Amino acid sequence: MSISSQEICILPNKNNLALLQTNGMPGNLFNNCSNLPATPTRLERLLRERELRKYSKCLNDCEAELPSSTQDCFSPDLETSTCWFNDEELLETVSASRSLNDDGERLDFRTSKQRLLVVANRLPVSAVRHGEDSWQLEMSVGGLVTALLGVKEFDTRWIGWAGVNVPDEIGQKALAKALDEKLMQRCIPVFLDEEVVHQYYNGYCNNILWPLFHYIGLPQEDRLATTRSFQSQFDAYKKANQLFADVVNEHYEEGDVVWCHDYHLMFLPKCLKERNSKMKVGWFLHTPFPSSEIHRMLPSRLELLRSVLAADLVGFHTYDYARHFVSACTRILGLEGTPEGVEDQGKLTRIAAFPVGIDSERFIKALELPEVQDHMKVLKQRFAGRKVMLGVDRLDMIKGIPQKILAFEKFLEENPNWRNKVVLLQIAVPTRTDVPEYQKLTSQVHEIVGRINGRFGSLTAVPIHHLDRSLDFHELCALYAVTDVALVTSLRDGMNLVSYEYVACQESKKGVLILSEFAGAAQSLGAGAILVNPWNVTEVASSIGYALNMPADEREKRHHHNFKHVISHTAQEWASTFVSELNVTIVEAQLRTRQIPPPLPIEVAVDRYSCSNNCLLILGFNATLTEPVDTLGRKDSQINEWQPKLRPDLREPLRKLCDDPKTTVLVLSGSARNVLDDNFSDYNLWLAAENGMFLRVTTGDWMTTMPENLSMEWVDSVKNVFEYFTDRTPRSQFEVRETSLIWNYKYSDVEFGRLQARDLLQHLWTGPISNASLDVVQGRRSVESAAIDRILGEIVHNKGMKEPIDYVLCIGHFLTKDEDIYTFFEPELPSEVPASVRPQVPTQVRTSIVGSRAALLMKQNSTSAVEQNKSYAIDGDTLHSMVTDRISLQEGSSVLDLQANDYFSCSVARKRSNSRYRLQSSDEVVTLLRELADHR
Ligand SMILES: O=P(O)(O)OC[C@H]1O[C@H](O[C@H]2O[C@H](CO)[C@@H](O)[C@H](O)[C@H]2O)[C@H](O)[C@@H](O)[C@@H]1O
Ligand SMILES: O=c1ccn([C@@H]2O[C@H](COP(=O)(O)OP(=O)(O)O)[C@@H](O)[C@H]2O)c(=O)[nH]1
Repeated sequence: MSISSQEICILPNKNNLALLQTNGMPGNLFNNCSNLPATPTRLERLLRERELRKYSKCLNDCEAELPSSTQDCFSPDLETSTCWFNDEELLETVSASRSLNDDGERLDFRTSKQRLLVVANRLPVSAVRHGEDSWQLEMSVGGLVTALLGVKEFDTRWIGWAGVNVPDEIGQKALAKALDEKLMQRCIPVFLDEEVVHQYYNGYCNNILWPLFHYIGLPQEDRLATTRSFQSQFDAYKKANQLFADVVNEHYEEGDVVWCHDYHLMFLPKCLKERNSKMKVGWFLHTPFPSSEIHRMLPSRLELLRSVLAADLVGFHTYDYARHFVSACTRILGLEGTPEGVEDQGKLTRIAAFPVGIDSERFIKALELPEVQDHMKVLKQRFAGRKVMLGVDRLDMIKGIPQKILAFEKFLEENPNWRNKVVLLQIAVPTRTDVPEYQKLTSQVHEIVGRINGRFGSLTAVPIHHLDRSLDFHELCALYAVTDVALVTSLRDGMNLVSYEYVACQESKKGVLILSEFAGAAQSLGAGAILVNPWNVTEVASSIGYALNMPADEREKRHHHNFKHVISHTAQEWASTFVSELNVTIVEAQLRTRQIPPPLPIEVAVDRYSCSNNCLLILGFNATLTEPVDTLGRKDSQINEWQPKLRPDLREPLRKLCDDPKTTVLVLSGSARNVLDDNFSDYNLWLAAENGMFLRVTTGDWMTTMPENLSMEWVDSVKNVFEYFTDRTPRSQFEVRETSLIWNYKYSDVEFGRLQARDLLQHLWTGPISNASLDVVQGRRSVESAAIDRILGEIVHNKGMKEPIDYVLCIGHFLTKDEDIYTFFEPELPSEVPASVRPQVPTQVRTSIVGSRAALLMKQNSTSAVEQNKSYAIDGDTLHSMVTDRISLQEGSSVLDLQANDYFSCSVARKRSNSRYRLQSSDEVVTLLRELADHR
């Protein structure tokens, strides 16, 4: 069994080499690496991007001061609006200097405004039909629209549903035309028929995903009906996503960035990438992403996660949501979560937090407008002598409107002196009115408001003013500006832009924001707001009292803190950060792609094999000669007692190859001796078990390659520690091998397992193994070149080889750390070999077989105990001569006579590798070995 990433293996340091894992990929040395200049880190790229953005903004600001036609001409009044976005000719100048990446390639972003296709369920306008071919367009309400309307740096097209069923062609054409004319081709409609909308939008999106993502759970009232409708709703969801994808494909131009939004379109990245894998695709979630324990409940949990992972970059409002998503991918899909994102078979999906903001300037400027001033005047008169508290929410159960009103009731109950002196103005915008849950909520809220107004109202005044409608932008700004306290009590909320808007409009009044700790905004505005748990009605009630009585200097300080945040973290900044990061992610993915070795040219490999006289075939075992391991359908919690077995279809070709007198076959594996015995005893070949610790030709006995003086004194104390941790880490396992101890936490809780592993290591380093010459290998190890040196010597000696080896094929699913097996035989090492991939030359093992140079190394190694634990690297020029020098044939000539075109190193089922070539899976290994066998 080879060692997976959830194992810790401790073994003696038999070669006095430090075998700690390297960080990251050294690159595909022989195919690509020598061409790559040193590339900047992701942080360097992003910092540079940020600088350039600041510079561009500065130029824009200068431009804005000029009376220019290029100024932002967005207006929410659709009758007068012409376009939303600045013409940024100036950016072209900037971009000329910035459009080259560090490889000298031209990056296409910002040479002019980058084209951005925003794909969201909803267009920023909803359409209302007035006859066969006449449409009226109204602004859509909601944070997503607000945020995206603030995005101005790109040449943006918005693709979405217009919120209406348009079954006829005349109507569709007329609507497309109206959008086209009014919105300068910026809005492209997706037409969804009524049934799809019902099943996809009302059903799957708003009755399943929305409540689940907000921790409300799945519908429960009628379980049978729910189960029955679930599948049809999910099918409609996929169908709707495909319809969005079709429209994107129709309008996509090479180089465009496609930015998919929200839970409605979780399937979209997959649909887009399937059609065009080069498309730059980002996906952003506007809602919370719940704990993986919640996401696990969703019957379609796997498919949705996988589809989102097809994107290049996945964004969330907060680090918590991003963390939950990564943990869902690790726990539910069994993938590897790294600080960069989620990795699946070498493909990395970047995951990061991008907190949204608002177009703060638009709000601040609006306060000066006469219409807004008029509204403010009216409101001030209307509520003179009373403090006004404000709530602005879509009438959604996640907004905690009943909780808010009940808290206000409690406040009035407990503070009779405030009755008639304070009023709560609640704007409750009707939303998703076709979903029964929302209809129920409306009646519930009306009932509570009625009861409280009845209880505390008088003939002339009521404590709660509840409006079941939306306000226009000017009315809203006026309300934000004149009110004393804003009350946001969301039970869960992706971000909550109302809180940002309130702060933006309060520069003169410095009102207090009471904000739910369950809104994403609490992470950014928490410092200035009064944070509350909306479920704790008593706490909210007392916070209302605190806010109403807050002294002016405290209000000022709190407001100042938040205002600074709101004006500096804008929607523009949010979008450009996301798109920059997406661009950088793509560049990095391209660099990674260059590290993918090309497919093995099987014909050539077979051809050279048939011409050779003394061939060495080195074959890995796991995932090379065995069936591929299916990680996709694997249930994480189920321990699969998987014993590696040689593929039945390999038996015949392997036998033929083993029986060929001109071929030596070596199976090199991390598995224990008994596993290799079980599989290969019947073949005439060489077996190297436990990463080369044990060696045997199947006609002979096992021998050890361990140095004789190897100390195993450490075993008992380490065993003790391993047992202790096994007892305390559910589902971890402990295996004692002959030369190593392995603690496997693959089936334990991912995070707990990692924490325990860290603790365990810390304990070992400071205690039982602090003075021992041991290798601790965490997660990576199967084969090492140190052993191959010795093994090769043994084979040459045992076979009494007379002719040098003139053909080597080395294939395996070796892990990064162990890939120096490929470089060991490499006849053509480039001169600039990165240190991380240089072969590490063993020492003691060579004493019997090496020549003078190795003896020198031996001397170096034995100078001190510290030195003994170091790695020795040799430059590329000397390496090959060393390999050939150090093991000699009986006549004294070199054991290897290997021309570059007779050496085939090949990784199996790995995306990135140092091997010269790659095979996709063990299926291709079967094809290769069959071909080789047939050519002898
Ligand atoms: O389009 P609707 O079904 O009427 O719903 C309106 C929007 O509601 C949600 O908004 C979220 O996005 C905001 C901005 O990122 C965020 O501040 C808020 O917390 C979220 O609830 C929904 O995610 C959007 O898709 C809807 O358009
Ligand atoms: O009458 C209204 C009430 C609200 N909004 C807007 O709706 C958005 C609500 O966004 P938020 O992030 O607070 O919550 P969401 O509704 O997206 O869940 C804000 O931009 C408000 O300005 C509006 O335009 N008119």
